[in-house]
Amino acid sequence: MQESVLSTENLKKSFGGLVVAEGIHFRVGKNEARCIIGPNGAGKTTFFNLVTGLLSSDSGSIRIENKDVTRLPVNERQKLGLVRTFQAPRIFPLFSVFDNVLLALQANRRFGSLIKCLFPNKNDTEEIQHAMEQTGLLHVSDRLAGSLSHGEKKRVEMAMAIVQKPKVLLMDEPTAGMTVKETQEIADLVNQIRRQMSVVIVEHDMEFVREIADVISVLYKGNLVREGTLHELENDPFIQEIYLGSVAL
Ligand SMILES: Nc1ncnc2c1ncn2[C@@H]1O[C@H](COP(=O)(O)OP(=O)(O)OP(=O)(O)O)[C@@H](O)[C@H]1O
Repeated sequence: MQESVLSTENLKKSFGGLVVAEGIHFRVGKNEARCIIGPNGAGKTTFFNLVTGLLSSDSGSIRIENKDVTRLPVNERQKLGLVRTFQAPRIFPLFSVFDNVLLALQANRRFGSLIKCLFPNKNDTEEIQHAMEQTGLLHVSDRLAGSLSHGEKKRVEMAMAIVQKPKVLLMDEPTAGMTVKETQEIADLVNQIRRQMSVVIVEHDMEFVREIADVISVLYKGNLVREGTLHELENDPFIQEIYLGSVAL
């Protein structure tokens, strides 16, 4: 079996009496594009929060490749290659697009970062330009990030993630609030960047999921209830039932 880039074993979390992760076993392989779906409140964002370290788990373990990161803080996991984007893009609105990506590039460096932020070297500048080119942002490089459209802001956040060269990029509802055209652009981008990294995406838009996912994991009431292709899940009566009255597959 192919080595996992990211895996969890028996991951558990409760908020008081509410169980939001009930022993989740999850693994993602190299260069895989995985989607996580599930009805509202299933525990998808909580799972991301546990994996990235924003929340601590009650029990179970999380590994990046062979390293156990269960007790490591967010920034240490980030240094090991786990990078995340959020439902609402987290960018610096009063900085230019270039400077946003520059700050992200420096995020995992310790020494001399401030100086490098003020005076990026040729190598850094090329990496930033490459990330902006991949995300279609070169033409707005000098614009304030806060002045861009929602779809462009989302791509700034993706450029900030890509420039960190993650092993795994976790994206929480990347197409929320986007037009059909913007959604297609993000799907194309994901299909491009997965050659460089694994991608795990929480998503409700099934057309988007259809375009990018190799395998889909279904969360329901804190349980990982199914894993399979969209075709397999579409024809699964249990999945149809849990989505009834919620989101149609
Ligand atoms: N910090 C918290 N304290 C208490 N309950 C919480 C907390 N965070 C989430 N929950 C609850 O945990 C459950 C799972 O929430 P979560 O946001 O992970 O679901 P989700 O699958 O991402 O939903 P959606 O698709 O609506 O974003 C929900 O019932 C939510 O209200």
